[in-house]
Amino acid sequence: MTANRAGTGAYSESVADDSDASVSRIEPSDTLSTGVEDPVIQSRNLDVFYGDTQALRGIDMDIPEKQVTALIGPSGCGKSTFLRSINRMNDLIDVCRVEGDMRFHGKNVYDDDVDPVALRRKIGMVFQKPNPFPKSIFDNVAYGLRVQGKDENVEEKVRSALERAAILEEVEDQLDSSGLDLSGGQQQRLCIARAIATDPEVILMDEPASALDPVATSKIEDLVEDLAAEYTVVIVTHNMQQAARISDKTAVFLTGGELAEFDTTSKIFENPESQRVEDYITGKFG
Ligand SMILES: Nc1ncnc2c1ncn2[C@@H]1O[C@H](COP(=O)(O)OP(=O)(O)OP(=O)(O)O)[C@@H](O)[C@H]1O
Repeated sequence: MTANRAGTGAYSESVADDSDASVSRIEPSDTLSTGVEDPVIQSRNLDVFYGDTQALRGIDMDIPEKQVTALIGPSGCGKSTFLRSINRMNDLIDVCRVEGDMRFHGKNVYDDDVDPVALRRKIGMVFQKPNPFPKSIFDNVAYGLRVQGKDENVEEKVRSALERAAILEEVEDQLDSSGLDLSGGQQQRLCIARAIATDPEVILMDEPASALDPVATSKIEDLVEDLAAEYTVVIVTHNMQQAARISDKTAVFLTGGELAEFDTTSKIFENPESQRVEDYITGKFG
């Protein structure tokens, strides 16, 4: 099945509608023995190709609800590819092809009846480089609400999102100023506010702090930990200390696009099963 076909229909309507109880739930028997009891996202035998090059090989992973899952590994091992497969951002890359399952609440997001736009409302994304719209701070956050027709009590929703993204206090008096006038760290928290304003269930973050200074990075790290009280967070990071500080589960990908190990973060960093993971964690390669 290809990842780049245009999505049609609802994602599926059943999954996009919070109130619908008909969404197929994950059967306990279909969970992996990784201690994840209530997975929101499950990949099964997931292969991803760019043209003839295979970027991910047979990835099986269960991502737990309302925890932080970190994806780590050397450059080019497929971390971002995996992240983008979760909400079908890879569809935007013509040469990309996905095989296997990526399930959200038990439903394969690559099924024909899944609408990627609706999927991305449930599974939002924050990128490496802060990318606010050239609009006011207020409009950056209100934009998604208006597009989705959620325009009742917009002011309250915008303030609430800014507060949950730990930036309200800093921008309260300048909501009409351009989002582009903020510092890099503030812009990234604004982008996080924009991502959470429309109430996704899952937030994907692709190295959200790698372009920031240490103080701004520390604020983002605190925020990521706080967000996990309400959202399922999956974060790609190059920074192993960051993964160790903020995540509950860690997936270690290794060169060639394999998932070498997936476990609680303490187990991965203190007592990994495989020698290759230990070598990577201790800086012997990568
Ligand atoms: N748009 C693309 N077209 C072709 N190949 C790609 C594309 N994006 C990624 N790849 C290839 O897929 C493999 C995995 O890339 P990916 O960006 O997922 O790795 P990564 O672990 O996130 O790397 P990094 O840590 O350097 O960001 C690499 O070999 C990369 O060159």
